[in-house]
Amino acid sequence: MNTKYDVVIVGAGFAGLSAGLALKEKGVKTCILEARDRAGGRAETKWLDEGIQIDLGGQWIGPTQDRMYELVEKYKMKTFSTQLFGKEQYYYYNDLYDQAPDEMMGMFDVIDDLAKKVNLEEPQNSPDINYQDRITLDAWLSTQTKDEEVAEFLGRILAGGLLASDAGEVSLFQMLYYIASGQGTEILLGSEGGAQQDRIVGGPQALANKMAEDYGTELKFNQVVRTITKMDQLYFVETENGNCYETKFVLMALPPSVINSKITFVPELPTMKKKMLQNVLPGSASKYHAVYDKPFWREKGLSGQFNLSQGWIMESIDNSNENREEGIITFFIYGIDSIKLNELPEEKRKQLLIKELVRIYGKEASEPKHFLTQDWNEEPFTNGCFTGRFAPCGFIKYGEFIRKETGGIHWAGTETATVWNGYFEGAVRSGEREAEKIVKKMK
Ligand SMILES: Cc1cc2nc3c(=O)[nH]c(=O)nc-3n(C[C@H](O)[C@H](O)[C@H](O)COP(=O)(O)OP(=O)(O)OC[C@H]3O[C@@H](n4cnc5c(N)ncnc54)[C@H](O)[C@@H]3O)c2cc1C
Repeated sequence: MNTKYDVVIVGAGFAGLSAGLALKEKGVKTCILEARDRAGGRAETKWLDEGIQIDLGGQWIGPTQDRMYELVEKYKMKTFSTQLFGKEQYYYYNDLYDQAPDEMMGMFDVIDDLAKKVNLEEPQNSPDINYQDRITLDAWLSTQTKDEEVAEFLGRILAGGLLASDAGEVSLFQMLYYIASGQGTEILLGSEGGAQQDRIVGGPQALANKMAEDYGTELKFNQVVRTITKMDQLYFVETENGNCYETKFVLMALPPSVINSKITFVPELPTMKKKMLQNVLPGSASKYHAVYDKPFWREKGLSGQFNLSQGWIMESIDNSNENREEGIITFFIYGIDSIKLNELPEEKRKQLLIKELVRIYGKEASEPKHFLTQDWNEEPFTNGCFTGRFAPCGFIKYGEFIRKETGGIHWAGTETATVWNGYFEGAVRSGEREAEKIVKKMK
């Protein structure tokens, strides 16, 4: 077995695969070590017996996520639009509305204006970081409105819907950074013209499989990296099953919290890098899919898209496959609610959630023919989702260390992205960014 490389890449998610392909194109000798028996990481697609595509992890792509669309085209794959035909609805003040509260719409503008001042490349040098990274989103929202329900709802939509966290555990700055990186709240939260516009036929898992195939046999599965040791100018990457790979560079393409909790560095990483990794905490999202014989909500003129200010479910969407009779409602629970819910027995959890679906969609929602989820908190090689976010003050203290290499160790992964941070697009760009840096160093 060949065990000497120029670059060993850890992780075959979109970041690792993109890095591997970019380096291969430049003739650099690489391998990718992947802990799971599949590529794709946080992208995982399940097929139901009837041939229905269910994306358990990430699924949507949208305008300005150019590298993702280019990859879809490169591998001759196709996208289909999110299946939304009727009105979007909002549930607040214990009632249903066709739009968000007026006050909330005004607050989106305020937030977008603040986000425009964020320095994505050097967040620590953003003008108002000293205030914004010390105050939680929750506390800041309560300074902006007297209406507690509006503050809570907005916190759920932003901290929940975007970072799968509670508004009390993220700083205002973290929220603004994410919003700036994803081109503003309208694009981030939108379907048509926004981040939820398109899905990939076959799922992002199929795209990852094509990238893996293209990369070739140096992608090694079931290789759980445990230790990275530096000796002289070389690195030795050791796996749980006793393999050891020698390399000049290591490209880390996995979530910071997984690196922090599962991989040992010898000698230890410099303090600031180590602390930075300790301070990027994973979000918690539960993504559920309820499959029905038909999309009954469309007959009522509804799109199936709901945002709710109270209850377990924060948002739901028509996630039906294109050109199929079945209707699929996909819904999300975020932050502490996601963790608490996962503590309940499966049957109890299902009962609670179906009760909420009935409240939102009516009694037709009571008997889905499939009801499924995946607990990403319990996935040892992911540790939570959608992405990692800094604890308050994290950007002030460690912002400059996010992408900074440690000798020959380079850091990719969506959490390191400046554009579309937290998304597939950010992952791809991060892998290509670090590949380019390594190629420059090798010249
Ligand atoms: C439920 C959910 C919904 C989401 N929705 C969207 C969406 O609609 N659109 C979007 O753009 N993004 C979405 N995301 C986020 C998106 O999936 C991620 O941003 C992206 O997949 C991250 O890619 P990555 O390569 O940085 O990391 P990962 O995909 O996490 O890849 C890291 C890889 O490293 C491997 N690994 C971990 N530990 C080790 C180890 N010790 N040794 C070797 N290998 C290891 C893992 O198995 C994994 O394959 C969602 C994520 C989830 C979970």
